[in-house]
Amino acid sequence: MPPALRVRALTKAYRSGTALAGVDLDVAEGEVYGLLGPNGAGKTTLMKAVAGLLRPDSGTLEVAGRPFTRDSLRGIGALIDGPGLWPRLDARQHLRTHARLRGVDPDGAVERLLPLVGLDRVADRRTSAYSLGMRWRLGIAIAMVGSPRLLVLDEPTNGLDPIGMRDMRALLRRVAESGATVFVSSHQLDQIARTCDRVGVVVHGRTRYEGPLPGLAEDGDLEAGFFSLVERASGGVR
Ligand SMILES: Nc1ncnc2c1ncn2[C@@H]1O[C@H](COP(=O)(O)OP(=O)(O)OP(=O)(O)O)[C@@H](O)[C@H]1O
Repeated sequence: MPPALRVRALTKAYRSGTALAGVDLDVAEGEVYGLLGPNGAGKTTLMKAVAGLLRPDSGTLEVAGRPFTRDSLRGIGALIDGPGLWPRLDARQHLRTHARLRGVDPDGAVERLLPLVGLDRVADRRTSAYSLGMRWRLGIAIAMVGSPRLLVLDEPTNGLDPIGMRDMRALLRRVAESGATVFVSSHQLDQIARTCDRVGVVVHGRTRYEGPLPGLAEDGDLEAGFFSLVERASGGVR
């Protein structure tokens, strides 16, 4: 089976400098894949490219074995830069609106997604009254309206308290169990460690490690392994 996402030699430069300097990675079908890297490593840039929000300068993207085109986006759901919500609308109204925009049955989307993200009991509450964790979960439900095969999530545990993080981890596992592939970025190593099947570590726009998370450890210490990888890739300069 081809990988859900294959990235080869992807590059992107902004006026300010190089964000991606030749990223390679393979996200297997059905897994939760964690994208790790220090601030400025290029994680968001890579996720934006996969979500069709920016065009890379060179390199290739393949989705489920096919070269990336606008059509690939039908199979991709993304949540980048946090959930964009209407404060006066409730969760149900959000899902119905997004379903209509995507040409999906609104009732079916509400029925399928509210329980998945654990918002069924607060579905009629305006989102202005939601906690950050609830907002993120609604954002994920919106990203899943079109039943994507690949869900791309940029830092979905940012700002969450421990309970919010636990709920998010459980949600990502449920999404994977429902048959989708999850490509999630974080700089919180412990969150990734508890959630992901495999990881990719990007530093200065290049992949420095890809594989099961334990392989990153140094003498059994994940954090030490991660730090020394980042230091080696940065030539001691950060
Ligand atoms: N729109 C932009 N215009 C100019 N430079 C940008 C833009 N977006 C990102 N960059 C630069 O590209 C590099 C990679 O940024 P990116 O946001 O992709 O990294 P990141 O790994 O997601 O970082 P963080 O963990 O801090 O969110 C950084 O040096 C950043 O300053």
